[in-house]
Amino acid sequence: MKNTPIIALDFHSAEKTFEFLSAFDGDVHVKVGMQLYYKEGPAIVSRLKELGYDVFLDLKLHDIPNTVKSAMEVLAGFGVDLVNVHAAGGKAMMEAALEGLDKGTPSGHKRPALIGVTQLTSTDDRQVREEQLINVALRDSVLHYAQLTKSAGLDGVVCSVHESAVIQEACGTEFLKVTPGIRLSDGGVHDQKRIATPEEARLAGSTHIVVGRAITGAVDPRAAYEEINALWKGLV
Ligand SMILES: O=c1ccn([C@@H]2O[C@H](COP(=O)(O)O)[C@@H](O)[C@H]2O)c(=O)[nH]1
Repeated sequence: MKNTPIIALDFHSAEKTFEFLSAFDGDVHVKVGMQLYYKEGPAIVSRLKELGYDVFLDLKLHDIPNTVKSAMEVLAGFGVDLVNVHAAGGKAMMEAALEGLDKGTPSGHKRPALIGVTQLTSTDDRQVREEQLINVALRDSVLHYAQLTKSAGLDGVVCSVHESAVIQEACGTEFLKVTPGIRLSDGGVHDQKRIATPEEARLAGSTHIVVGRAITGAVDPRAAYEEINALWKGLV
C-alpha cells in the first residue's frame, strides 16, 4: 500500500467521482466511504481497482461478530487494499472480522489490511466524558482501543495525528496509524475536532493521512494534492 495521501472520494455518484479523478493520474490512493458505496455499490470499487487505484473501503463495520465476519468475507472478494471496523465493537468482533477476511481472500491474493477506528476525529474530550460516559481522557481511550485492536491481530488503527506518537510507542512503527482530520494551516475545520497539518502528521509518526475536503473542495484539487503530498513527504 503506497503512503501517498489517501483522497476521500466523498461524492454522491460515480460520475462526479471520475470527473474529479480525471485531473489525476491513476497513481493515487483513494478512499470510498459510505455515501459513494451506498449509492454505487461494489461496481465503483471494481472500477477503481481495474483502473489501478489503491482503495481503502471505509465502511466502519460495527455489529455482532458473526455478522461482521460474514460481511468481511464478502468484502475480501472485492480486492480492496484496506478495510475497517469500529474498535468499540470489541475484541471478539475484530477477531471475527479478521477471520472473515482470511476466509474470503481468494487464494494467491493478499488479504486486505484491516484497521480499527478508535475515536472518530470528530470527537473531543467532552463527548467522550459526557456522551460516551468514559472516565478517562480521550487520548487514553484511543490508546486503549489501539492496544485492543493490536491484541486482536489487526494491522493498525484510524486515529487522529494527536495520538499517533503514543500509539507508535505502544504498538510499534509497523502498526498502521491512518489519520484523517488533515487540514492546511489556513483551511476550514468543518465538523472535525482533532485536526492537524500534513507536516504534523509526518512528525507524529502517522503512517498514512486521509484528506477529503482540503483537496476535493479546493479551487484546484490537483494543486492542493501536490501541496499536501509535498508537506507530508517533507519535500518543502
Ligand atoms: O475518525 C475518522 C474516521 C474517518 N474519517 C473519514 O475521513 C474523511 C475525512 O474527510 P475531510 O473532508 O478531510 O474531513 C471522511 O471521509 C471521513 O468519513 C474521519 O474524518 N475521521
